[in-house]
Amino acid sequence: MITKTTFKAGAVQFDVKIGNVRENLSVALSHLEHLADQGACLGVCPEFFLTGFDNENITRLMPAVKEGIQRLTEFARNRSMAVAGSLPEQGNGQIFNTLYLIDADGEIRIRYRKLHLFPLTGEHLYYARGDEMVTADTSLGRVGTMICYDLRFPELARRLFLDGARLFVVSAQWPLARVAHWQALIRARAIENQAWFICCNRTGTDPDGLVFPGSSMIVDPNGSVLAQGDDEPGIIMADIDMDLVDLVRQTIPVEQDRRGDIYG
Ligand SMILES: O=C(O)CCC(=O)C(=O)O
Repeated sequence: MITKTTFKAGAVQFDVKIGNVRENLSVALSHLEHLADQGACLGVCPEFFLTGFDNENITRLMPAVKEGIQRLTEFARNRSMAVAGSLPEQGNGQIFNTLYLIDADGEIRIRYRKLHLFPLTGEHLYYARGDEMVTADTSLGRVGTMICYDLRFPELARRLFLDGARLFVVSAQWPLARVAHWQALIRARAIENQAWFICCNRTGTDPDGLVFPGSSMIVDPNGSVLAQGDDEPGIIMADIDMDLVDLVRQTIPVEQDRRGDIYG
């Protein structure tokens, strides 16, 4: 596998329609096509972007989700572009909230099951939580993954950093009410871990009246925001230079200076 050091990456934000896998897939693919036409090598989609949190019906939607993954895999291979985002995943008789990263050769390189389920929306009542952190080597370098509420746990991002993550992919349905937290947490995680963050959040309103701000973000290892979405469906994109990770880490040697002997 050839690893790129400079490439374009983006996020595709849209209003996820609850339970309508066919429509969500079609919208996601049209935005991903748009990104691919502009030369992107990575497109990140929101959390549960094919189903929404259709909790009561999620099991019934699983065959359509499986077909959706197949279509996304074909897309990734045909357009030589990695695609990521979270989807429901069935395993051991349970459903997980799983972030998939399908690499540009169509191989699924990451399946990360969300570690922290969000109690405020009752996520834990319907889904099982994962029990593994995930980093993986991809065509875009070593990637670490997080889903939505995970952003509030700096310990997770730090473990991914210590496991070599240089680019973080984050998929979310983060509500408007706490958009300031979303923006601050992403920048903080990028600064403290000196890594690229490509973060996608949905737009629109769900049937419970929760409003989502979009505001997908691409943040560099210095914490500079290179691209940020508004609250409309669409794409954001930025030029990624992975050498900036080394430069920032050499300038301020956080990994070397951290006191793991004191705080683990
Ligand atoms: O942490 C938050 O404020 C939002 C988290 C969330 O909505 C989720 O994880 O689904």
